[in-house]
Amino acid sequence: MTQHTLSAAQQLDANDRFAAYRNEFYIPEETIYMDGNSLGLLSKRAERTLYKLLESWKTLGIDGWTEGEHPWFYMSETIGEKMAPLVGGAAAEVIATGSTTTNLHQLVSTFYKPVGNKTKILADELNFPSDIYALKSQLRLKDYDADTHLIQVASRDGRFLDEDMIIEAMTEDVALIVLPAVLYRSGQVLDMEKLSKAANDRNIPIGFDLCHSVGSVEHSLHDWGADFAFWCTYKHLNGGPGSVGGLFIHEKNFGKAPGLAGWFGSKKEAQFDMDHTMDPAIDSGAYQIGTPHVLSLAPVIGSLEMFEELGMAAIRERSLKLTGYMLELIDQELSEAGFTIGNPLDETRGGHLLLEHAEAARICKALKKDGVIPDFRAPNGIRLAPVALYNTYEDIWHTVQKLKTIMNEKRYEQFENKRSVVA
Ligand SMILES: Cc1ncc(COP(=O)(O)O)c(C=O)c1O
Ligand SMILES: Nc1ccccc1C(=O)C[C@H](N)C(=O)O
Repeated sequence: MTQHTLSAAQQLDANDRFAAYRNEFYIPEETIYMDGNSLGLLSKRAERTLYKLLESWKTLGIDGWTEGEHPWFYMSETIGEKMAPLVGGAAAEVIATGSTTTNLHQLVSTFYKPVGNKTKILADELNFPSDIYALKSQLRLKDYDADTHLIQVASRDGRFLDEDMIIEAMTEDVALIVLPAVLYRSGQVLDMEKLSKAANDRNIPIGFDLCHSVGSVEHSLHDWGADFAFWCTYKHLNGGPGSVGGLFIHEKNFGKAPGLAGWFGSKKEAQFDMDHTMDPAIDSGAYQIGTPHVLSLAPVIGSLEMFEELGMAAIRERSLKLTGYMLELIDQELSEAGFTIGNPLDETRGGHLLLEHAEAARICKALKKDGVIPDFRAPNGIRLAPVALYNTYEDIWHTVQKLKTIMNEKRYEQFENKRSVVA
């Protein structure tokens, strides 16, 4: 393997068309931001569209619903259309609405139809806790015991899932399958195509949580035959803290009545008829509930422009190059430091890496003190995300050098090995 150097990293950055995009972002001062997998950074375009929407409220009042450059009444649909290529859906299959967890509740309410012995929900033991809480509460709503009715496929090593084991668990008593697209700790990308096909063959509805994959890896949800998916826009899509999420409903499911109904799920032209019999939209729009959170949608418009310009294929290609480079550098510089690589080494890795270490919580604190922003995930994980849109090879070089110094000098020992509040 070639020996990596700082000047070679700078050379790689100088020849990169993504360099112009880094300048579109506000990078916190004197910081190397490696946490875009948890909260993406603000871009100038996202800021501009947020101000534009504030201005429309200021100048148009109620007429902002139907006038101005981005009429509020249609924003969920127009943003859904822009997000559709990121998940491999048709425009009508994608809507910007809700949040990850509320969308999951909506989708389970819609797709979970236990009958006879077919009553179980299939999930996994590595998914993000909020999804598991939501699934268990949905089971309880139907008076099922969550301990016996939520099947969580085991991981052999606590890091990865085996698609064949998941498929084996798709038995006759399973009424619904909900899985992550990219695991939030290890960053493993699941083979959604294989899983969707297996679920379709067994007539079990299947949906994916795309929180860690949307804007980072490519998807072909429609062609794969996934029934539904849901995601947030505040990680790789850089929509801002609490920005509005998204959901995908496969065209084959159009016309399915929303489990949780509300007037914004109506056909646009019927909504203001104020009839007490709902006339739901035929497509993904039906799964909206109430009034869109216009100001939390606004930054997403500007942010998505960059994804449209660059295209997901190029973004994924660069992301793989950045994480590949980081893995080589970790191998070159940190082989004595006692880290275990917790992410897949091959191209089933997503947009972030996971370094495991018994002192992970305080190594993160030491990194932060040195201006590098990672995040800690209990019990022993350091997540590092070199993001295609705004991180550089030089960022990665300095991150690894700082980590090397922290480990060599045991600088983490000045901190308590306990997590902070959120990271
Ligand atoms: C995989 C995954 N699912 C669900 C959530 C919860 O999302 P929210 O809090 O926006 O509902 C998160 C992150 O917060 C996540 O990473
Ligand atoms: N929504 C948040 C609010 C506060 C702090 C973090 C989050 C995250 O999104 C964490 C992320 N889901 C994770 O994979 O750890």
